[in-house]
Amino acid sequence: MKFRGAFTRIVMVSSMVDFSNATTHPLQRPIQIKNDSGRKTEVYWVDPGGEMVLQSVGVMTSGNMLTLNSYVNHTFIIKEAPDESGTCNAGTKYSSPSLAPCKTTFFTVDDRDDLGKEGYFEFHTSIVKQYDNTLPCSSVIHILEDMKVEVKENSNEALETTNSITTTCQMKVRPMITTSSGINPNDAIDAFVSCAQPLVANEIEEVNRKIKEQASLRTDLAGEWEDYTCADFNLPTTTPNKMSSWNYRGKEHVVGVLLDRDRAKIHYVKNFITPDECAAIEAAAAPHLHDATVADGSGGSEIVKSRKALQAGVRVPWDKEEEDNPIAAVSRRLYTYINDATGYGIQEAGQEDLMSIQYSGRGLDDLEPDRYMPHCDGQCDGLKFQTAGRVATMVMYCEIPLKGGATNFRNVGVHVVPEAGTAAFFSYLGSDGQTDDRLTEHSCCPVLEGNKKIAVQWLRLGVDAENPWSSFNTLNVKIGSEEV
Ligand SMILES: O=C(O)CCC(=O)C(=O)O
Ligand SMILES: [Fe+2]
Repeated sequence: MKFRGAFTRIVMVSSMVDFSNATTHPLQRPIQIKNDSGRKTEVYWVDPGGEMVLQSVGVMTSGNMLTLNSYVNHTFIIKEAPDESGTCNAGTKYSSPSLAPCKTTFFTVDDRDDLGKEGYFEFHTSIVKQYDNTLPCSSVIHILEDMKVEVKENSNEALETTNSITTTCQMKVRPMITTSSGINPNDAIDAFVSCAQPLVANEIEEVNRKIKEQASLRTDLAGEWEDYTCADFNLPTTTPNKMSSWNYRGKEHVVGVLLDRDRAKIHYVKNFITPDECAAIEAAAAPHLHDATVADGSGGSEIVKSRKALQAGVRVPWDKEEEDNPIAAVSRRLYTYINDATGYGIQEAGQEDLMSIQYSGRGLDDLEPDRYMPHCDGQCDGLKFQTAGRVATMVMYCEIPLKGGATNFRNVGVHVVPEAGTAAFFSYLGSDGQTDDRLTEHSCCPVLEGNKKIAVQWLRLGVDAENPWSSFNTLNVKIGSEEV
């Protein structure tokens, strides 16, 4: 048993919580914890580093489900949270609070290859070891009444639900077939369908509700994750789900795939921009640098505290592409990459200028450092895409700061530490025409020491020479149109 003595420190937000769907590490084990205890419970991860530290993963109200990417040997503690009376006793069979202290369950994600299965849990409730079960890792851990723990496999759960629906409807329809009056087979099928449809719809609605709950939990934790990761200057770039390679005009570029959803992709691409291309962009931008702005929510833009940097738009000299103009060369490369990665078929005509952005570090004590707080570059509400909006971004790192300045995607636990020459790519439109639902929301962590210089291209879909981006306001409404 691992726990000895009192836990001395409880800190918010654990570094092991990874909300991406990555499962590449051989010891990684996705787990789901469902709170069926009827009470509020607190979930902690026991950080094994140094002294035993409890990291709060979240508070679960009854019925909540928590999805985590854990690892073999990680231990979680589930604590019953006291009610308003300050005890965990009210309404239970116990007569005195001392007989029913707030219960604690813990389990360790275990791995026993000798048993021929991939991953297992060990369960313990309170101080007494309740289970020493060996269970498959694709299971949902249910916290039951009295803080007992039970595990159900995901696939079994789905089958159980399907069985219950089909059995209910079979029982309803079978008597119609077997009565002497007899109903024709088509009517029997229709009767089965009209029985099953609302039940299936109900199940889907319930699952959607759970997904929404998950998303809100994720967003609640995301802010803390951003603070934590931005403050850790030693945190490396998130390990990609998959490594890949992109060949452009005979040169191979290493690509790390950090998120790969139909509606939301995040990649890094190594050796994407050359020092000469960076220098050309910076020189073109230098005379025009001004305070950066953001969309003001009513169609215009404004200077705000959440974005502190200098920027200047740089027109891409497409007419000099044949002459190997460095700005045109890197632009052609980035348009090609984005189209290869997404299939959007974006054209250069009517697009925004390339943007040179420069953040300056003024020391660790700076209370208002240059940064860009979490935001989406385009539409990221999960709704139907509004034509002419931004759909992808290429951030190319030219100069990297000494401390701070990582690009952080707080809702998916993705952290990109700038490296000179590397590019971070992300896209936020699905093949179904729906936009990403905040998975590509990102920030530039405070830049505290050194300078960060980047070139950013925001790419739009639905613009062309006749309808350039500037003919739409920041709400993507065509200027002068009747639409509001
Ligand atoms: O500075 C960064 O890393 C990100 C910049 C960014 O998000 C933007 O300019 O839209
Ligand atoms: Fe951005």
